[in-house]
Amino acid sequence: MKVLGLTGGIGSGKTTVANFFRELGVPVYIADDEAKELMNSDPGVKKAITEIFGENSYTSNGLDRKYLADRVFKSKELLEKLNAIVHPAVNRHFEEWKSKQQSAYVVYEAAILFEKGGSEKCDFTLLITAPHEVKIERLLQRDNSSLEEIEARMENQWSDEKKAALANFIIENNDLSRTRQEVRNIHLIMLQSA
Ligand SMILES: CC(C)(COP(=O)(O)OP(=O)(O)OC[C@H]1O[C@@H](n2cnc3c(N)ncnc32)[C@H](O)[C@@H]1O)[C@@H](O)C(=O)NCCC(=O)NCCS
Ligand SMILES: Nc1ncnc2c1ncn2[C@@H]1O[C@H](COP(=O)(O)OP(=O)(O)OP(=O)(O)O)[C@@H](O)[C@H]1O
Repeated sequence: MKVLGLTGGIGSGKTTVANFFRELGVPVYIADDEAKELMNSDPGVKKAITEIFGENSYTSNGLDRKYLADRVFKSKELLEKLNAIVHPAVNRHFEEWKSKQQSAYVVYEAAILFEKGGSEKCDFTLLITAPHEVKIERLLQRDNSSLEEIEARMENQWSDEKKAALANFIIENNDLSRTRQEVRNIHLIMLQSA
């Protein structure tokens, strides 16, 4: 079974594109979401997070994402520590999930695919791009995040130019109907390659 890695900077439109693949019946694994699920459910992951980031990492409602985000996106060292706990757990979980799928290919969506070696598990990669100001505008509309918080995350991600040099496919996500059509074209290529 082939794996199509789907990535893009914060606010580029990855989740929107992932949903277009879902509409075509392709199984989609969203690494950001599964990571958060594992941070709430995997005892080894929870223990490691509490040891490094303290008891305040969890409230009675589970992982305190704001508390963790405030720490890791201001310190490369702490972000590396969190990545080192979470990424191996996500990799194991993805392999288990993939073995249960029945389709020509699956989509693996991750914000930091090239940065952290996630592209090694992919046969093809798709990069979603949008101009810097457009991404910021979309995020300010979607979230409660401040400009400062958004830029702190962007600083921990590679530029589109650096990622574009490595990607097999690139979608400039401006007009949504065009993006949907480009997803259909890539879907056909993936089916042919399977
Ligand atoms: C710090 C956490 C709890 C904050 O959660 P929150 O709900 O606010 O953000 P979410 O995970 O949905 O990510 C939103 C965006 O932030 C950026 N981002 C998230 N993790 C990272 C990271 N490790 N490096 C750079 N950017 C990141 C991405 O653009 C992502 O799309 C969370 O981001 C996290 O645990 N990150 C570290 C683990 C990780 O790498 N997860 C992602 C895939 S495995
Ligand atoms: N082509 C587009 N035109 C207008 N709005 C869009 C377009 N694509 C996505 N959006 C909107 O922009 C916002 C960001 O898109 P989306 O959530 O898909 O990005 P993302 O890359 O998954 O973000 P994150 O990195 O934060 O997870 C959403 O509110 C989405 O509805």
